[in-house]
Amino acid sequence: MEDEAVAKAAAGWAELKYQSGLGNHFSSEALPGALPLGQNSPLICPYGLYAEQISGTSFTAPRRVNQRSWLYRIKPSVTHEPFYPRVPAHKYLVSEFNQSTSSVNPTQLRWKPADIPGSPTDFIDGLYTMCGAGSSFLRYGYAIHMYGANKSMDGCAFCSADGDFLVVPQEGRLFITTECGKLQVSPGEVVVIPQGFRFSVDLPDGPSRGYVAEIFGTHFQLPDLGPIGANGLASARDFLVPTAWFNHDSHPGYTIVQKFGGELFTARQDFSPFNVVAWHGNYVPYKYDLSKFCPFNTVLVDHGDPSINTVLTAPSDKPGVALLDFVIFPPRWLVAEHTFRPPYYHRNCMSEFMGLIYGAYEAKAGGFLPGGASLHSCMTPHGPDTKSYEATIERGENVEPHRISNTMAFMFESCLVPRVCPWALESPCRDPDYYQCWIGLTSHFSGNKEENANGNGEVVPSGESADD
Ligand SMILES: O=C(O)Cc1cc(O)ccc1O
Ligand SMILES: [Fe+2]
Repeated sequence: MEDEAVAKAAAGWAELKYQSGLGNHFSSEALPGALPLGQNSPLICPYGLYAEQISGTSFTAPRRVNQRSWLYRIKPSVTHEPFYPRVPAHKYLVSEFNQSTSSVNPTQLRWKPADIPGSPTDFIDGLYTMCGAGSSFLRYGYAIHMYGANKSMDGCAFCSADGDFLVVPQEGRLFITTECGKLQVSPGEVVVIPQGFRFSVDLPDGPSRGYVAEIFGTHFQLPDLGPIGANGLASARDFLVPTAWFNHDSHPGYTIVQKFGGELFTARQDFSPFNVVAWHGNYVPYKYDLSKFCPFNTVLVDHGDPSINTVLTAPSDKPGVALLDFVIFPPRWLVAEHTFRPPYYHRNCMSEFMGLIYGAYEAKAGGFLPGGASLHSCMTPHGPDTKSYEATIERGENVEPHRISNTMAFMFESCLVPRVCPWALESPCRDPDYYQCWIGLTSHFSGNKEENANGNGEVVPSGESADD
């Protein structure tokens, strides 16, 4: 993109201020005194604003999980023409996973990064569902989408009535205007836009690509830390929430695009929905910089389970079982002794969708690229590819502490078994040879317990490396 165009797109975005925290009650006003004091719904609000509540939980949800915010706006959201199905319909969004929308597949699946579309495509048109489980109608489940876009949304705002969007940009910044204010999100950061919030995505860098986990019927929270103690992993104060920002201009023909049951509906109105002058509450969009994550790890032997790197979790009704965990594999030191340090081979009763934001992933020497994806469903075996395995064995026993650097992979892990959308299975980006990355793993078995074969197939006495 031209420098001038970048500057224009970035205009008004330079000096963003954020509030900090996760789960707090925030308040923000763009004009002094715009927030009513002592009550939520005065007969006449300051500045003649309308009071409007947005709830993220049932009114009667227990207080510790109850989420809602009060928005004080120039005109209420209801001031719009009827919703009609959007024309043309969006063909690649799913919010109910059943035999008519998707299929199950126990094969290890992997996709190369998709090209960003050549024709003008905004964030809404660029979204496509890869897989998911459950149903937005039954308020239980999730959808995993990816997006590729090259154009800012213009004169329209998007909103999902189905679920919360956790957006993981992989390429290109997202300048997101929400009803609570603006958020600037770079690759390496993630943003959560809760169910129902209207937002508009500007692309200051042009091409943009990334991943979205949408969760139905629940919200993300920080994981419990158990024996880790009171500190570590993602810290509440590193989550950033916008400050109130509003647009007062009338806008002939502003379009609200609402995702509802996986279908898109549009409604016209004569003003921007970003007309909230002040707000308060705990139901808010927020962003988080993954480089702030404080990883914990094994310091003597063995490879810890990836749950140690959970950034956010969306709980199911069963304690300790996630509807969807967002887990990262950030730069960190590996120090374990006489240990196979990369991820172990495994079959998991949970299902794992992975993406790569930058760098290389520790379990894959090739084929898993930034912007690509993989899916290992419930009980589908997977683990390091042959090259990674052999390189690790070849390094042998006496390895120094090693820093994994310049990498950020992530996983959406769920207790619900994903069904895969047909276009994801048929995509030209799908790597039909993925299974080959493990086929070269050879037997190192020796009938003699005192002898082990090393990565070169040479037989060496147990406890020694081939170099000794
Ligand atoms: O499969 C994967 O690569 C993700 C993963 C990483 C890890 O360190 C341990 C288990 C696991 O599923
Ligand atoms: Fe795994």
